[in-house]
Amino acid sequence: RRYSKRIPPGSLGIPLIGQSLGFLRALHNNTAEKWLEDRIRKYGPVSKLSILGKPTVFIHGQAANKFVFHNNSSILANQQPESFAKILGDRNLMEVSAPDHKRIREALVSFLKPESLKQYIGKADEEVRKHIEIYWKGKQTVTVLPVMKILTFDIICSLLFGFEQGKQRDQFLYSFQEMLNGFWAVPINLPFTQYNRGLRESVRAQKLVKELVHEKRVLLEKKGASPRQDLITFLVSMHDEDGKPVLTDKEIVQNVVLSLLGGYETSATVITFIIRQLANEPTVCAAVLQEQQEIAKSKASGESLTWEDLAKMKYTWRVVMETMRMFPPIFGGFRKALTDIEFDGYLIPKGWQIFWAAPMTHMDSSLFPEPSKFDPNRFEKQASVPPHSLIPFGGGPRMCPGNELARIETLVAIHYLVTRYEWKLCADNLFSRDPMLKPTQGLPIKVWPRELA
Ligand code: HEM
Repeated sequence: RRYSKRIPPGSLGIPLIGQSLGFLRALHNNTAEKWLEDRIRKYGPVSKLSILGKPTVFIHGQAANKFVFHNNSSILANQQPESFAKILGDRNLMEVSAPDHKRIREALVSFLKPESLKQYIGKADEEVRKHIEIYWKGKQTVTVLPVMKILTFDIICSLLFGFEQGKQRDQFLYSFQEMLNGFWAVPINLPFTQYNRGLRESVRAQKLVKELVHEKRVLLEKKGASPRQDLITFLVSMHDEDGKPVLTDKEIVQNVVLSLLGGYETSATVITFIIRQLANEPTVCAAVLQEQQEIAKSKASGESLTWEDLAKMKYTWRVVMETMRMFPPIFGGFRKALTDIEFDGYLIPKGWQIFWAAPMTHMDSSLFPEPSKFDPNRFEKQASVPPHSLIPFGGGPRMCPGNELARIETLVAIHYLVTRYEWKLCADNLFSRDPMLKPTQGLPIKVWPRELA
């Protein structure tokens, strides 16, 4: 091959800073796709740059996604910003590699897989209804993103943590939010910095979860709880053939906190953007409403949604997929080359980062015709989704294990909102990435109860 063993073209920019600032600015201004397209025009499909202080190769397209998500874990490792391990700890799934990754992940997935999660739909249903009573009922305006974050926090606390509402949980929410702020802060650990506060609050948050783990263990031993009560109890109850716990307490604590981190803003963002799209697309909204009203009609008053009801929400699910195609909450991520690797005729040197970006295939017109058109029907035929092209949850052995929980939360929330309320946007329609996708003003809407025909 002509380019065999050549490092990709591009520039590593200013030492340490590299192109991080330009890229972060583009994310913030919602022009990151254009920023990457300009690179492709300048350097071709594979190029080098420097992000977060590390030499990086940017690759995109179906073959690139396959390469990133389905490669051997002895060649490609996951790569997070350094603050991730510092704040969350080094035993969380994002940090560990095989065989620990496989062991911890299998434990989480035995709880998060569809066959297991279907018994928790009633709990999610209860949380959504409680949420609507408090944050929607009688209101004329609602700012959607912040209230959806409360909803996804409550659902995860209930299903995964078994954490009852109260003072302890409020303290946990505060610590968790400071921890989140710490992730995105400049990682300088000096007193009074946001990063320092993030580190400090992470210790408090983990301490609270550790106490919860002890409480659950005591309850289990007294036979006062079923192992399936919540994810923590489930993980505490897991033992291998020799009777040894499958996960250490530290692994349980770090991975339930990671699950909250992975599922909190992401799912809230998806529900928020669906609400935005339903306001912008009256025909789509009418079709969702029709499907959801059919289901509502078959239920007695106060009866919870079931697994079978969710299976009937076929059109609504396409709306969710189309929303995640056009507005993936996570723009992209990184892997690290553990050895010299060749991709598309170029050398990716050992130790370099590899950067993948979801919109580069989501908005590719050869994969999704008229990519800027919001068209849920493109997913009517499953076969029409080209492989390795729709990656809001990533793919392969590190694909998001929370995707089924996200599906349940989203469908249940949309069911109750659309059948009970109508809304219109009351401020600009803009959004940005910081780096998580968000409407610039949190999406304030005017709401009123839906008059049923
Ligand atoms: C719509 C909502 C969600 C989106 C868009 C999303 C997206 C993602 C993405 C892109 C990854 C990284 C994949 C990679 O690097 O290859 C990921 C990983 C992960 N997500 Fe989600 N996620 C969502 C909801 C959730 C929920 C509800 C949970 C709670 C259980 C969760 C837990 C995780 C965990 C634990 C990982 C790490 C997996 C691993 O490294 O093996 N996510 N998610």
